[in-house]
Amino acid sequence: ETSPNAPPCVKGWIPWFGAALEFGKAPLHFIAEARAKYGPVFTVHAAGKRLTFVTLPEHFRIFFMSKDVDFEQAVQDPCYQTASISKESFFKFHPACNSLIKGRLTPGNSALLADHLCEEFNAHLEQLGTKGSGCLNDLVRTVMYPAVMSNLLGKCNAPGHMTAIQEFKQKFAIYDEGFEYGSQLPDLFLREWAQAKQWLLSTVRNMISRVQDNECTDTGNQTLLQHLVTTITDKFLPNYGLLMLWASLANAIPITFWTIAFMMSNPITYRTAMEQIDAAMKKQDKKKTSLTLEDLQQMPYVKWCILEAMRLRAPGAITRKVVQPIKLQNYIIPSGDLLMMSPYWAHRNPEYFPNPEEFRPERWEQADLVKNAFLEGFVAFGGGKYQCPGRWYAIMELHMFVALILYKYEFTLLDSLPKPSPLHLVGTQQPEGPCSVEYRHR
Ligand code: HEM
Repeated sequence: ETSPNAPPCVKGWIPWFGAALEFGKAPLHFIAEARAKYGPVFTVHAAGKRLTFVTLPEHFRIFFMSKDVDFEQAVQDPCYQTASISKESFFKFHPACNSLIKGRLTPGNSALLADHLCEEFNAHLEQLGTKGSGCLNDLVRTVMYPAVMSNLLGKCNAPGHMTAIQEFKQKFAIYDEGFEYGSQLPDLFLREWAQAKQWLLSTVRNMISRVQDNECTDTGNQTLLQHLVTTITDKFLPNYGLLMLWASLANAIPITFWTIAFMMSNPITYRTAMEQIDAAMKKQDKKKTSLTLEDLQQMPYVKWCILEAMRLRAPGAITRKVVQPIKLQNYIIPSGDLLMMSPYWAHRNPEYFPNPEEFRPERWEQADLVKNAFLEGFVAFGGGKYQCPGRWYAIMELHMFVALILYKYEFTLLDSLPKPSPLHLVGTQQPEGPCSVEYRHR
């Protein structure tokens, strides 16, 4: 009983259940194929939900700005499925939680975190030794997880020694890998995932106890976690902490991997970046390197590389709930539909990004990054009121990390650049295959 004004409806594709693979269509590729077949607006009917995809740039404004679509209504159920936050608690505390993160991670406040983050990166990078080899993705995680956790949650809340780091990496990988399925299915179908989630929840619970018992007085400023503790006053505090932790690591760390992998597989890019890094750093010590925001300002090319990696590996899909019927082209999209848009595919529109598949950092020369403006058509952080509140921190963090690791270590790529995995729509892509590197202190 579809109405005559409804967009074309695609059936038989079940996203998030892996069943799409039986048709030889991974979810990420499915979007582009369905668009080619059904036009720029189409609805996927699956698992009792209606997902209406919008693919035209003129519809993105409606997606981000219209008062007839809602972010909280769209993500409430996934937050319940992935972090067990009750519906009532979610609508009560989400607004405050969003303003808190937005307020703590403005460009100015993110800058205050830079010195401490640089120390943490140094300390964890030195653990790699003077030379070695390994999987680049794993090296990045080993250094970044504990450093970023220390920076945002407090030093006492970051995994300290190698076995703790390994355990955290393993649990987080399982939780992250299953996040999309977990957001759709009850826990009992996903035992290993549910166990990783419980492990992470109890880890966050312990962190909160340490904060409440004032055991985290190492840094002068209040951490993001300390602010969260004073904001959420119900029993779901650890659950919000888990989601915040996931959001702060799940996208930024794969993008760091891709940035370095893209740079190393483009010799001219690598050389250009190294010249800029060496010029800015002069002859600073390579073991205890202090990299300031002023130094980073001397390395715009490195930032372009990061933004270009974000463009090419942007989240597969983001979502809003239609709360009042909206008109798109000649279609009426009924309330209750989940409206979906794909930053990953939006970034492959040649009208905004000529030769979209090419990694070309120079295209960012056009963007006024000093004024914190991105290129037109760039939506890796979403948009509107619920645009990623961590974006300024993310850019600072990645800029710092990439500049530092390349200044300290020389890398050789042992594998060719892996493809992005097309299996997930939530978040940025993981590499599909291995990517080993050799490194040595410069
Ligand atoms: C490359 C790195 C990152 C990317 C690509 C990214 C992307 C996104 C996107 C697309 C959204 C949804 C926006 C929308 O629907 O319009 C989002 C939300 C969010 N991001 Fe990020 N993000 C990144 C890093 C971070 C970091 C480092 C943090 C925290 C320190 C963070 C915290 C959050 C939070 C808390 C939300 C949910 C906001 C809410 O519930 O109101 N993100 N991010």
